Amino acid sequence: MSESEPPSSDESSANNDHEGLSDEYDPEAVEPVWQDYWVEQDTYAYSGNTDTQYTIDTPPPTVSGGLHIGHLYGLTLMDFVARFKRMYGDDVFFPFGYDDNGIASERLTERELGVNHGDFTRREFQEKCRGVCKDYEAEFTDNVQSLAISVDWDQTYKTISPQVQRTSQLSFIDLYDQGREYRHHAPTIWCPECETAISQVEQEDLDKQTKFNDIDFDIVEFGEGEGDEETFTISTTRPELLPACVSVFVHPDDDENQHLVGGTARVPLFGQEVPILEDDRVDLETGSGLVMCCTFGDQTDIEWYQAHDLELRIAIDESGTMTDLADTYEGMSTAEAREAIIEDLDKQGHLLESRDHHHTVQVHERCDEEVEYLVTEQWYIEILDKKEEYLEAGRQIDWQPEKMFTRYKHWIEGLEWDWCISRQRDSGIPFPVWYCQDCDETILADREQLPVDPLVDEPSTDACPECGHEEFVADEDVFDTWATSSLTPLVNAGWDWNSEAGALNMERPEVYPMNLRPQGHDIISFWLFHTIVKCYEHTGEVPFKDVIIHGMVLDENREAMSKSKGNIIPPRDIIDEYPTDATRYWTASASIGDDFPYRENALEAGERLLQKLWNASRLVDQLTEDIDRSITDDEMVESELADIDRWFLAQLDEMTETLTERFHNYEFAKARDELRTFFWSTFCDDYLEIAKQRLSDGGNASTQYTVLRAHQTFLKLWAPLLPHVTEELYQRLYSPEESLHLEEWPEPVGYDADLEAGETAMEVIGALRRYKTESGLPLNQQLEEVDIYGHVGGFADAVADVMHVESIDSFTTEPDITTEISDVNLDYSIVGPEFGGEVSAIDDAIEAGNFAVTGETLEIADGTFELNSEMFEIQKSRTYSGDGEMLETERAVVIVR
Ligand SMILES: Nc1ncnc2c1ncn2[C@@H]1O[C@H](COP(=O)(O)OP(=O)(O)OP(=O)(O)O)[C@@H](O)[C@H]1O
Repeated sequence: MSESEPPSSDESSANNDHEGLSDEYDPEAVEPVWQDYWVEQDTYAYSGNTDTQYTIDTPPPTVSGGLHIGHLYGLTLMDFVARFKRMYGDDVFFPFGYDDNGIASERLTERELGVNHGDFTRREFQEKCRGVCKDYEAEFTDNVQSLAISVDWDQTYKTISPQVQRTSQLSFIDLYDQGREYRHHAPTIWCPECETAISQVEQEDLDKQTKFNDIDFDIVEFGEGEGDEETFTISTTRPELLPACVSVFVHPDDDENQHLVGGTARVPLFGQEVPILEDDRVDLETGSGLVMCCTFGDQTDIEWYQAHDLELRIAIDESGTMTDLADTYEGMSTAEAREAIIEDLDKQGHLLESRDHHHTVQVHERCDEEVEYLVTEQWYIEILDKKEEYLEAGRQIDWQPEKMFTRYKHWIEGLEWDWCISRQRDSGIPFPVWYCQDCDETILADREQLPVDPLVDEPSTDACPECGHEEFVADEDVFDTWATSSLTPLVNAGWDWNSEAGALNMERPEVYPMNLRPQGHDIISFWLFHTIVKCYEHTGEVPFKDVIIHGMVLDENREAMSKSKGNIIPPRDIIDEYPTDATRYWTASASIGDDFPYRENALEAGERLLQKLWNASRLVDQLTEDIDRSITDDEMVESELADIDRWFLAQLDEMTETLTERFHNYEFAKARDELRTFFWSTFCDDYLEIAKQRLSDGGNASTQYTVLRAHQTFLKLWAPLLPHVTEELYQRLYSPEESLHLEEWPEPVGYDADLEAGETAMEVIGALRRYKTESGLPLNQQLEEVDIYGHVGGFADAVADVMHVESIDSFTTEPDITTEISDVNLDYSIVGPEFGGEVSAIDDAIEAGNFAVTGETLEIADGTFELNSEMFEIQKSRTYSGDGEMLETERAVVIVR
């Protein structure tokens, strides 16, 4: 094969019998050949045309397991856009990324190799992660190519690659310089399972069955008033936090307990004395109304700790183990300590009651481990101060569907933490930072130096600029994975530091802002929000114009399929069974934004369509085998076209216009269904039958031209949805010089035709076809005479041709038809209550024909009863008493003799 020629028919398909297309389409043979060809030929290469580029910010799947049909779905939607835009004349930038750093890939490596990251040095574990990710990445590539996703394979990136590490570290330095980042020793959301800080977005709710324990605290001293009680009760689900208890709170409106405020209490088992304070954040509805504050059980504890300047007592360490503060419970897990403490409280008479309790806890979305709040030193990006600006940035985007903006808005409104970006993990991008060993001054790497690993590389200075000290400590943390994946528009645009200019600039500025961000709704708060924050802060611009937010493919339990959860169907399971084009056809069926379960039988509809397209093409092939199939726009002067051909081409114009609009608006489901109906009914069932008849009667230039133009147009209109079968047919029938997917999208030519007359003619043809079938006549049976009462314009001859009618006449009047009332249906839910016992007399009169309709009223039994229009419905029958049989359609009456 030469460099640019498509595969020969022998190579492209097993269907070639050298006499035309075989009976059956064989996708198993056809599809892989084209997939290889498109990749080898760089069919989808972006050429960097700055005037016509259309850029897509493809989601880089996290390397956390194998891809699944949820990805198949999302990727295919993007591909519909890419293929359409490419044919429409845009220079499409369609990259593919692999998000292969961070906790997700680490957990995959641990799972896959049966190891724990803590058992290795950072370097060793990173190597293991790279090895595992490499295999998965190769599988991702294979999957994506097998789905015919028209990615430009020269535009790929890995988030752990040196280049992306450089981008990510540059981003850190730029935000630091802008004053948008800070390092803080403070309570952090912590995952004891992954042993790292996490951010608010990584927490999710989990419903949990637990115990609510009523525990007696001894009163040491009363506060503002005196009482005669010796204890008060605290209700808690977390008694293991008693060693970390630093105060008790009373609500200002809690009159019953006001006398305690200002006093002190003793914590059972552990004995520390804590102040009793007042705060309106106490929830009066829960438990006894008195609440203990521990450092830290939840977010309110953090607020109390900060607002009341409380003591810090750390009872749980980074791995979720009790510290020495927990005394005899030291070394136990939180769950073990909880159980043991409840038992001991009971023994010592401090446990009043322990009852079942259903509540929602916060867990880490990667491992479902309940989070803790630990005081640690972490890096943050400031976001809380700019909530309104990020909302405004979201408003500037065109959201598909629009309702998804609300999710983005709710997320921003609910933000309570700045974005914690440091992770105490191994396989991630290091912070380009050292600290002065003496004064802790932050020393950033030079931009030219990036990417750096401070654990290996030397700092950018010999002496601390603050104190002159010459020894430094490397930052050992790595970035949150979203801190890097949120830069994909800038990675795609080749954003980098230009040393000569001393500024950040873009290698491909035309790519940014990107035209489209497609993604699932599951990561609006993760990927979309963080991308807007980062890119907006770096460039002052919103990073994309449109976003398509699609729904989730669900498993049999109606949960979203997810790589890391493992509840998936791998794409291979489907594409080994069904044609890829059939899966793509299914993909187009869902409304964007809605979740939906995968159903295998939905793929069969796609298979039937492929065969129909094949069959129709086979007929076109046979009908035009002896002619030159290359057609040009000016070849057929419109006036030389027969009415029926012009009518079809005008319909095709309309379809093309509609479909173009649908694709522009990302309305794939409507595009698919409308095109299918038009192709199957109007083209295959109606027009192609007529054409077959006209062409079998001998050469007919008008019809030949129309059949070929229609066929080529259909292949192009179907191309974004069904790339393989359309390419195969295009190559087999037309031997073009390049791929169908590089051809121009069809444009309406502007044919003028009497569309209504054509539609009526098609209805008449349909009615005559049914008449023949129902009467047991062969379709080519000659009919002597047909009268059409309806507007068929110049199409009567075409009807006669195709339905084998010797003599046909058309009239604009109605034939002699008698209309009679055939039935009267009563609405007894109204008639019953209204006429009670007289209903049977009404029924008898109607049965005897003793009724008349006057205007809106039904008069029954010589006017004895009068029913209004809500109470009845009249059915009429139309009979033709003339010569011949009457057939009726929506627009016409046909008499056959
Ligand atoms: N079940 C699903 N249906 C449709 N799209 C999905 C589904 N799961 C993920 N996606 C989409 O795939 C893209 C890549 O996401 P990612 O690889 O992180 O997904 P994931 O399978 O949920 O992975 P993980 O389990 O590691 O979170 C995103 O646009 C995401 O919305």
